[in-house]
Amino acid sequence: MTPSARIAAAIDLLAALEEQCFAPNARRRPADAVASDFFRARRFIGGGDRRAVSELAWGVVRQRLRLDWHLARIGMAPTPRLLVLAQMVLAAGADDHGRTRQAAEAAFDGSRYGPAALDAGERRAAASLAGRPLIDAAMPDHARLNLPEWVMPAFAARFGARLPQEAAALEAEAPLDLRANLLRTTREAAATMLAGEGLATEPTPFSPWGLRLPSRRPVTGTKAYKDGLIEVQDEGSQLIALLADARPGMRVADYCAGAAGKTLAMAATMGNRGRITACDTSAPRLEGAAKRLRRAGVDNAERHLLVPGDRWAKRRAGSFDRVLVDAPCTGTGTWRRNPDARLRTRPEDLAELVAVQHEILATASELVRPGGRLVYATCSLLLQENEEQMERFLARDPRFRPVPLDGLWAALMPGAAAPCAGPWLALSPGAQGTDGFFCAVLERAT
Ligand SMILES: C[S@@+](CC[C@H](N)C(=O)[O-])C[C@H]1O[C@@H](n2cnc3c(N)ncnc32)[C@H](O)[C@@H]1O
Repeated sequence: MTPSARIAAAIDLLAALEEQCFAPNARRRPADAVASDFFRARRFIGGGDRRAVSELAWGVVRQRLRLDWHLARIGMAPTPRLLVLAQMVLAAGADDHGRTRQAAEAAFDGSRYGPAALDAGERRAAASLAGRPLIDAAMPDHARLNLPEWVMPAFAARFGARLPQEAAALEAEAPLDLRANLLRTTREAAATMLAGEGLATEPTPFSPWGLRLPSRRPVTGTKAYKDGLIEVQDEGSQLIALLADARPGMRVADYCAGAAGKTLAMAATMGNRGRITACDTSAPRLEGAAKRLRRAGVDNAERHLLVPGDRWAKRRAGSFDRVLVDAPCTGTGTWRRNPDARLRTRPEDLAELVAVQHEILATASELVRPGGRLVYATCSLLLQENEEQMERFLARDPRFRPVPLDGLWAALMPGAAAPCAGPWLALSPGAQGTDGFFCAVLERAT
């Protein structure tokens, strides 16, 4: 592909993303699903071109909040063409002396596979943007920090003066964390095997099972992965499974199990003994769980699809030693991995999710036996979904008491420093280098 044809393809991809992910009436599909459909329908785009097109389009998605501000400042609407043009021109910075602007203008050449030539308004826009810094001193805080305006009060409440540091960490590239599957190997043996396959890992700082690669790498083709020795799982997520303290012989419900990420980790702490029921309302997610459970050699887990009017939970009231609620949430803690999510998530989602979490907690908590534990977790950074949700639950159900993190951590990981202070596990990319996670452990007294 010529450079112009790559730009034209990036513009088409951005138009597809706008229509399916970001527009007010969009279905809000994840951007990577849209991109993979886009390339599947254009098999003539080879590997190198595909990478170049993706890089340009994802560059726009990553900087979208700032690009929108720049375009609004000069009175232009954020069309896919202008977004690509602005991204190219602004990314060049002030020392470029207009060279990138000229190259960008030349690339919009109206050639057969290239984008149509710039019109007069677009040329004026390029001229106004050239030489300006992408992060402009005149920007409001939210655009400077690359955060949607609606999360600013909630992020400020959570992070206070550390907000800029956390916002920067949410923009940085995430490492790739793996979990050694203790049903099949040890962390050391998994690391040795991966090293033999050309992947040098470091042990994660807090999880005793974690191995870290500095950036995203294709691991699913490795023998270690295919043989079920490792799973891809953020360290924060591993810590939630650790704090659940599921032991051999216990009855455990993973109430929002999805594709069984935490079921797999808990099956390992249980040494495959006892029983885990992985529940979810999504059939495709539970379907995905089956293959992972087989690969990992888990044979103490069953799956249950929750359907409207389900009596499964009622019939099993008070019968589980551990109930994990890994609740649906805004996913604000995962924004460094999913840069499109900060554009797709809307303020009304938060209110809706807080209500859903409340409902799920009411149902799932009934499953816990007296003396058993309810473990509530999210991958959100927002107090409303985390600390405040817990305060509300505890005020409503006096049978439950928090199990403070420090004591729990000391019992599970003697001598190891706890990842954070306070009664709950509250992780963030800026503080612990994990995705943002929250985990509360509550014990049922009676
Ligand atoms: C954060 S994800 C779970 C991730 C999973 N535990 C893991 O570690 O891979 C939340 C899950 O909750 C499920 N869910 C949504 N509403 C639910 C409900 N009312 N009851 C149970 N699960 C629900 C979603 O389908 C989704 O799979």
